[in-house]
Amino acid sequence: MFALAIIYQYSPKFRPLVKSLMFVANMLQQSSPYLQQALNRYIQKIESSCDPYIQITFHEHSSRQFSERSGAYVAIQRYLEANSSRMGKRLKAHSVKGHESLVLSMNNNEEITDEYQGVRVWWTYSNNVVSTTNKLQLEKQRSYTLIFHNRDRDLITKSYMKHVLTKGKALSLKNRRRKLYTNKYGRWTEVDFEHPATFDTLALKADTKKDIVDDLITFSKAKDYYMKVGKPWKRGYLLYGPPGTGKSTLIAAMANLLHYDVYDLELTSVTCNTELKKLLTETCGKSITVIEDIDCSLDFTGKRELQNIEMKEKDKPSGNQKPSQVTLSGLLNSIDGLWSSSAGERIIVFTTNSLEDLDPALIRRGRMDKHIEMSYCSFEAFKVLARNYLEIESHKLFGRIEELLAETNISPADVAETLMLKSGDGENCLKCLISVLEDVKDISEDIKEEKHKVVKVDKRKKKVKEALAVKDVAANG
Ligand SMILES: Nc1ncnc2c1ncn2[C@@H]1O[C@H](COP(=O)(O)OP(=O)(O)OP(=O)(O)O)[C@@H](O)[C@H]1O
Ligand SMILES: [Mg+2]
Repeated sequence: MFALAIIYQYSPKFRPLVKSLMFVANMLQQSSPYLQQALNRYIQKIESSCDPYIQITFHEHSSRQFSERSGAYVAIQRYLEANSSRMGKRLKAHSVKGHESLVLSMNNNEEITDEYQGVRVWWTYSNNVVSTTNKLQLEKQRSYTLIFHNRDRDLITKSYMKHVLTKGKALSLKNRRRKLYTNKYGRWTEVDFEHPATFDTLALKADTKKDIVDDLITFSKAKDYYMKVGKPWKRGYLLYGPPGTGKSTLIAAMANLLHYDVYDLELTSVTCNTELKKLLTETCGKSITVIEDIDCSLDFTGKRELQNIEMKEKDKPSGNQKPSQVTLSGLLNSIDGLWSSSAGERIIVFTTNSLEDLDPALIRRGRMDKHIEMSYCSFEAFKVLARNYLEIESHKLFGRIEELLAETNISPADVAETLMLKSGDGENCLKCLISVLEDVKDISEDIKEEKHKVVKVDKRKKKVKEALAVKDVAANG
C-alpha cells in the first residue's frame, strides 16, 4: 500500500491504474485478513529476494517482561560507544562518573558504519516507546540493528559478532564501577570502591611485587586450566605482618589490578555459621572476599572469649546485639562450601598480625594458597615511598636513611606519614625521617638492653633458686 501511495504521488501517468490497484488491495484487506496475511508474506518474499542486505536486531530486554538487560545489547553498546567517535557523524555526548572524557553515543535512528576485515557493516540505534504486555503501561524499548550484505553472512555472524561481543564485554568490565561491600545485620551493603592504591604506589620489594602480580594475572587467565584439572577457580591469600605494613593497601591494589569487587567480611558482626554461609554464597564472581585480622575474629586463639566479654560490655547500653557464634569449623565449612557451590573467579584474603596464633587448618595450602609476609620498611620500599610522596629518585641523605633502616623496625605507614609534605621541601622531610629513625633506633636499643637485663635477672634468680634447693636437700638429707 505504501509503495502504491508513492507511485500515486509521483507518477500522475499511472494514477488511474494505481487507484484501481489500491481499491482492490483495500477490498482484499477488508474482506479477508487471511488473504491479506498471505499477500504480505508474498510481498516480503519478493522484497527479500531483491534486497541483498540482512538485518539482525538486538533488543535491550530480551524477555517480554522487560526484566533483565540483554548481555549482548550491553556489550554492543559499549563497543559502539568506544568506536563512535571514529565511526559516527551525529552523536550525543554525556559525562559518566569516573570517566575523565565524555562518552559519545548514537542518537535515535542514527546510523554508523563499521569495517571489519575489509567488509562494511552498518549499525542503527532505535529508542521507541512501546506498550507493555498488559497494554496499560508504556516502556522504552531500545535496540541496535546490524545490517550487512548477504555475501558476508558467514564472516559477520561468526567472526565479527564474536569480535564485537568480546571487545564490548572487556570494555564493560574495565569501565564498570566497582563495589565495596560490607556486612551488617546479615546483609551486604555496598558503596563505590574508589581506593587509589596500585602496585606502582605500593612500597614492597620489587621481586615480591612481581611475584604477586604474576600470580594474580596467571590466576585471572586460568579459567580453562582450573576446568581441566577439576578445581574450583579460586585462590586464597594470607597476608601477615605487623600493623601498618600495607596489608590492606595490597588488597586494594589487587582489586584495582584485576578490576574485582571487594567484600569486606566483618566476622564479629556475623551472628552464626548459617549467616556466614549465606553471606559468602551471596558474593559474586570476580571478587575478593577479605577477612581482616582473622586472629582476632575467631575463638581458637582464646581471644574470642575475651572479645565476647568486651562486646557484651560494649553492648550493655543498647543491649541487643548478640555476640557472634561463628566457629572455626563453621568458617572452614562455609569457605569450602563456597568454593564447591559457585562458579566464577574468586579470591579470598585473610590478614593477620600474628601468624603463630592461626590454626594450621585455616591456612593450609589449598585454602590459603599463597602466604605473603608484609615486613617493616626496607630501603627498597622507602625508595618507592620517596618517589610517590616527594618525587625524589635519589638524594645525598639516602645513604644515611639506608643505614638506619637496616638497624630499625619501622612500618611503611610511619615512613609515609613522615614523608607527607606538611611544610617545607623534600629535603626537610628526609631530615625529619632521619631524626625519627634515630629516635626509633635509640628506643629499640633501650628495649633490647632492658630485655637483656630482665633475662640476666631471671637467670640469676634461677641460679639462686637452684642453689637454695641444693642447700635444702643437703639440710634435710
Ligand atoms: N607497603 C606500603 N606501601 C605503600 N603505602 C603503605 C604501605 N604500608 C603502609 N602504607 C601506608 O600506610 C597506611 C596504612 O597501611 P595499611 O592499612 O595498608 O596497613 P596494614 O598492614 O593493613 O595495617 P593493620 O595491620 O593495622 O591493618 C596506608 O594508608 C598507606 O598509606
Ligand atoms: Mg589492615
